[in-house]
Formats: sequence, structure tokens, C-alpha cells
Amino acid sequence: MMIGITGTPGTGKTAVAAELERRGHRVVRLTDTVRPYIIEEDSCRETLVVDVDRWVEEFEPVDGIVEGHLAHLLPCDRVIVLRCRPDVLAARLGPRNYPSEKIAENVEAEALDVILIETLEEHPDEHVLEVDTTDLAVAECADRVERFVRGELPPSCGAIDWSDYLGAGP
Ligand SMILES: Nc1ncnc2c1ncn2[C@@H]1O[C@H](COP(=O)(O)OP(=O)(O)O)[C@@H](O)[C@H]1O
Repeated sequence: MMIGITGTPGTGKTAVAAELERRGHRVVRLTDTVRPYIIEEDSCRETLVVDVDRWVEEFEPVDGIVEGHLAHLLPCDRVIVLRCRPDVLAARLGPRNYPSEKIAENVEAEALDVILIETLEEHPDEHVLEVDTTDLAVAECADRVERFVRGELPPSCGAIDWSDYLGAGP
């Protein structure tokens, strides 16, 4: 079974995947797989532009967890969308030395549910779990992923509304 863990940068994908790996799950980090598909480096936004279509087409399915903000574009059997309240997300991204436009862009994308919407364009609701990491410990997020994958936690998405944070960037 291929499990995708996706979310806006700063929502906790790396931390949750590391915890799941520590618990014995196989984890593939998408940053390790996109290198051959980079089209250009957008130095202003410190962002790599990837040929996403070709990357998706050539991705070897994994029996385990795939972690990264493009994971929901893969034919995953289950997708976990990590979320974080936009003001807390801005604080988490603060120490990363991102240009302020990139922080604002990510905070806005989170407030607009961009990754969730993209996920639901690719996957049925029954395969999707949203986890709000704002006030949760990393271990609790990892527990929820495990319980969802085992069928012990029902799918759930769409309950989050962060539209009040639109335009309230850092
Ligand atoms: N419940 C949580 N789940 C995951 N990360 C969390 C959680 N609470 C706080 N964090 C922190 O949020 C920060 C960003 O997490 P990171 O895993 O780097 O995000 P991403 O990989 O999505 O960019 C880290 O410092 C992480 O420890």
C-alpha cells in the first residue's frame, strides 16, 4: 500500500515521516526523487521547478510512505494531508531563512486549502485524512497516520476553515 503524506511546507511532513520511519515504516522522501526532473531553479523564490507530469509518470510505486508536498499527485492508496494554522505556520517557517514572499505564499496557500483541494481532485474523500498539527505532538500525528492506514480511524477532510487568516501574512 502506498501512503502519501503531503502538506504545505512547515506543516510537519518531515517530522512525522521521521517518526514513522523510527517506528519501522519504509519512507521515501520526494526531495530525493525529483532531482532528475528539475527544469530550472527559481533563485528569487529559492524554489526548484520540477517537471511534475514526467516525475509522476515515472515514479516507481512504493509499498510504504511517500513524504513530500507533491505526494498527493501520485496514485497513492491513502493520502494524509497535514495542516497547520496559518499564524503558527508562519512561525514554523520563520527560522528557515526563506524570502518573506515565500513565507507569505505558503501561509496563503495553507489558508486557501490549496493542497487539500489538489488532493481531492486526485483521490476520493474515503482515502483522505486531514490532520491539524497545530496543537498536536509529532507522535500523536504519527499515531493518527498509523490508525488511519489500519482502518481504525475514519477518513475525514474539509472540517478546517482558515479563511479568516487570508491576507494576515507575516
Ligand atoms: N504535530 C506536529 N507534527 C509535525 N511537526 C510539528 C508538529 N508540531 C510541531 N512541529 C514542528 O513543525 C516544524 C516544521 O516541520 P517539518 O517536518 O520540517 O515540516 P515540512 O516537512 O512539512 O516542511 C518542525 O520544527 C516540527 O518539529
